[in-house]
Amino acid sequence: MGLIEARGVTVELGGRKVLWQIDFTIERGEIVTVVGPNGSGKSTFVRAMVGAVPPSEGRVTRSPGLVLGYVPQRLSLDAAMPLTVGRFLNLPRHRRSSEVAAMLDRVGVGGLEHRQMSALSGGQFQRALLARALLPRPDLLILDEPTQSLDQPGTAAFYRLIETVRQDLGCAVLMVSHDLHVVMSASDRVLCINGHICCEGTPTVVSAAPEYRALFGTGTHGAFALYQHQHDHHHPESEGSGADA
Ligand SMILES: Nc1ncnc2c1ncn2[C@@H]1O[C@H](COP(=O)(O)OP(=O)(O)OP(=O)(O)O)[C@@H](O)[C@H]1O
Repeated sequence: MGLIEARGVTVELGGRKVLWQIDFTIERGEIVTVVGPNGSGKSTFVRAMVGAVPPSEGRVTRSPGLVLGYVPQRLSLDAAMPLTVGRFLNLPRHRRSSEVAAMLDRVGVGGLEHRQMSALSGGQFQRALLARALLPRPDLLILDEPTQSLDQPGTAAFYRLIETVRQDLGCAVLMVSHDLHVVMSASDRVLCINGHICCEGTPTVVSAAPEYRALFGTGTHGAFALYQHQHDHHHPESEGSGADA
């Protein structure tokens, strides 16, 4: 079976149906991205899949012993509270310093163990969160809009890193994102949600789907094609073409 399988899931919050008739499976090693307008139920979907909110109808099955890693949207730390990156990665469980150092290296912030969390740049901070989520060697890494504080090149670099991590560690990735153009190309499968699953498939299929275009329009200026992961440099928007044309 998949890591998570949902059949006919409906979720009600505050007496209102927020999600209905959700069928979903994520397999080992897959990168699945959830897109959708504000308030469309993306976070609720992820919370239902990991068991943080119960369905009012239907059923979610998780494979036994599933290990999850979670990267939050943001984490506010009191700047007055001293907390080094090394200590942060040792919460809630002590880790060997060699293990911490290797994980920081892997996510591109090697050698920052002694730096204060409050002194990190936005991109470094997100990588520290990612390193912490990866330490338990999750089967499934969950990211809820992980690049909100990053600029566009920083966002593209972060998603490329996610692909590398997936290759190296073999974990599946389920993420919520608003960064449509950037993230779609880093995904194996995209789920477009607006209370229910409007459409799903490969990024190319979804970006061409009428349901997706009705929600997001067609005015992506070809940016969708610009961030294919094999690109190692930033293109000006005007070069865009391909899937969005
Ligand atoms: N605890 C709650 N009680 C009642 N309604 C809730 C609760 N949590 C969320 N909702 C509502 O459920 C709907 C879906 O919320 P959700 O946070 O899942 O959307 P989202 O797509 O992640 O939104 P955004 O893109 O703005 O983060 C919204 O209308 C929200 O107001």
